[in-house]
Amino acid sequence: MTHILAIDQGTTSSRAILFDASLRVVSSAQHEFAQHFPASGWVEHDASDLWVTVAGVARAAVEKAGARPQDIAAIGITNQRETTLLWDRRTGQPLHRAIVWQDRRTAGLCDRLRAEGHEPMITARTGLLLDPYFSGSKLKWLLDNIDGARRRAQRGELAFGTVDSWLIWNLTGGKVHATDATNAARTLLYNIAENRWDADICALLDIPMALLPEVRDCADDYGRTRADLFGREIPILGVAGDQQAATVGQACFAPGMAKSTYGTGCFALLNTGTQRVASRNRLLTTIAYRLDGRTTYALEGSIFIAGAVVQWLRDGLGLIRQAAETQALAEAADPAQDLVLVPAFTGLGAPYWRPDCRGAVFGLTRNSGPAEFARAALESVGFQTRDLLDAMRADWSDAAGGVLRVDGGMATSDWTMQFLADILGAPVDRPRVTETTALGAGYLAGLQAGICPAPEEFSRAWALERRFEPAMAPQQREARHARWKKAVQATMQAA
Ligand SMILES: Nc1ncnc2c1ncn2[C@@H]1O[C@H](COP(=O)(O)OP(=O)(O)O)[C@@H](O)[C@H]1O
Ligand SMILES: O=P(O)(O)OC[C@H](O)CO
Repeated sequence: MTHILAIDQGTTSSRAILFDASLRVVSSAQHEFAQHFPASGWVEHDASDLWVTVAGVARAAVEKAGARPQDIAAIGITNQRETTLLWDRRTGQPLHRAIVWQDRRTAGLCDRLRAEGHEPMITARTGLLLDPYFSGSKLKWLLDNIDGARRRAQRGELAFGTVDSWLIWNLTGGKVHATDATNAARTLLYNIAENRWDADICALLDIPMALLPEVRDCADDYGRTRADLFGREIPILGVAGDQQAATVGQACFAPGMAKSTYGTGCFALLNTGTQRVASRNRLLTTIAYRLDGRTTYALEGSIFIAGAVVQWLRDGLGLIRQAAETQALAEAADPAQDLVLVPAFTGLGAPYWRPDCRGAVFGLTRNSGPAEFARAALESVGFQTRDLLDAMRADWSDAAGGVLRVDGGMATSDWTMQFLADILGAPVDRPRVTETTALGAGYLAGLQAGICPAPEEFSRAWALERRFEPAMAPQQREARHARWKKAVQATMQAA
């Protein structure tokens, strides 16, 4: 019983990583699946794709390592958050495709609820904003639009879940309908102060509470897998949303510690300890993790486009063939030009929350070419992070200018990480283990299984690969940031 299997169900792919008892990677497997865009601003995943790819990569990772089922002590699950599923409790059949976190179809509903004055109450209880990003309005849409769904939900025939719950349900053969506190905290239906589903918000959205999963700690007993999946029943002992799992994997356990993950989007979380800091700057208040019934909170800044801007250079403009080519282009860019790219392709996330905005480029000249575009794209990720960290510092004085721990695919870009340190005016630390999301899920499961050490000792094992120190002159930093802010203002005005 020396291994831990971490399942990371992400927005574009499902991954599984097998760790040994010291949390070293033994093997991994990954599988991409289809994205469905049935209408402008709509994004869906096939519920069965999510489950089938997870089952496939989990088995593949175990087989690759030549591990025996009895070697695996526990499974940890981490997942894309907010994505919303609804299924039949008797047959396990989904009633609709999963509505993905990026989906904007409920923008009108959110506007209406805001106009009716409900946002302050919802924010005070959930820490979130009335934005289509979260699960609540998506679940209401499903109940409003699938014939007979609300009536069946009232009779207790249906189950709602975020992706973790859907996977737990399938792994356990329909025996367990549960979620963890971090995933619950992203639904818009969960009271993060009192740690319970909020009956008033459910009534407001006309959501029958019989739909909701049981909420457990991040390191907890989530039942056992069906024996036929791995040849033995394996206990599921850890669950957390992917950004919270990365916070754990980065060992950001002390108040004031922050991490930022650069995948398709960027999500920065600042540990605020037992304090539930209410943001005055439109950040989210969320649960970082819940262990032994004790909740640790975080401030979160969510940006929808980070690595996706590099994908756009590749797939939209055809300027590069591979993401890593942006480094050489950015280095070759003309220092005399100052192109600013605001990548509001799907609107702006924190701290602006403008789903109606679209992207813009400022400062084009006849000499602007691929190099300047690439540099502006990489810089946009730094500027957006600076906005988040400025908001965090303004919200909470204990956040003052500490180190930022980074991870995710785009954190491998040295140029981007150096610019990030420059524009933040603070050090940026990249760890040796960049699979922090899976590591966090694996650690939570290992903690519950009794094979991983307490957080303090786990923190000591965190190892630095490279620190990026700020090198830009303060005057230049502020001038460049001021120009970015002007570009964002102009982009919002144009919407
Ligand atoms: N060397 C690089 N330079 C810039 N961007 C990169 C680099 N490598 C990967 N990326 C970007 O990182 C993202 C992939 O990161 P990943 O953590 O796998 O994302 P996700 O989990 O959201 O799919 C892609 O959007 C890609 O464009
Ligand atoms: O799957 P990722 O890595 O793009 O993360 C998605 C986030 O959890 C959305 O809130």
